[in-house]
Amino acid sequence: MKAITVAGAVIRNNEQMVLCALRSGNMTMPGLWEFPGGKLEAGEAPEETLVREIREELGCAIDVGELIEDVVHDYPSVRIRLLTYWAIVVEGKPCANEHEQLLWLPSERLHELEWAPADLPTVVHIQRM
Ligand SMILES: Nc1nc2c([nH]c(=O)n2[C@H]2C[C@H](O)[C@@H](COP(=O)(O)OP(=O)(O)OP(=O)(O)O)O2)c(=O)[nH]1
Repeated sequence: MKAITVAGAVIRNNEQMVLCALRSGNMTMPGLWEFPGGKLEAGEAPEETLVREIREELGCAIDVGELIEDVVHDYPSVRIRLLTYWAIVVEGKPCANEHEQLLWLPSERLHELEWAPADLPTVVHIQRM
């Protein structure tokens, strides 16, 4: 099976709300919520991937903090290793340039959304904090 490594940013604001992003119709897995981010390019550290992808997808600058979860999940045709990291916005305001929708949600309400399956360990981790 094809295997890819993906980084996802759990962006938190001052009110302890987390930025959730809805995958759009021209992405794979449309209609599922995710942490914005994307695939690591060759030679890239996950933190660098996140700064690059968030600038492209959301049009803002972030600082990346600690690793939250390192999860391997098998989808029908691809094995994904998803690394999630805490992040904060340091410049600009997140805009849905590629996503269907963005939503700031209090961390204890994350379970109300339908997440990409690989994200569930991160969602559980955040909700237990
Ligand atoms: N960015 C991101 N991708 C995730 C998460 N959870 C999860 O299963 N994925 C999957 C969806 C995609 O198959 C892959 C990430 O690819 P990507 O976001 O770079 O997407 P892409 O535009 O390059 O590729 P694609 O949508 O055409 O698959 O990881 C998540 O929280 N964030």
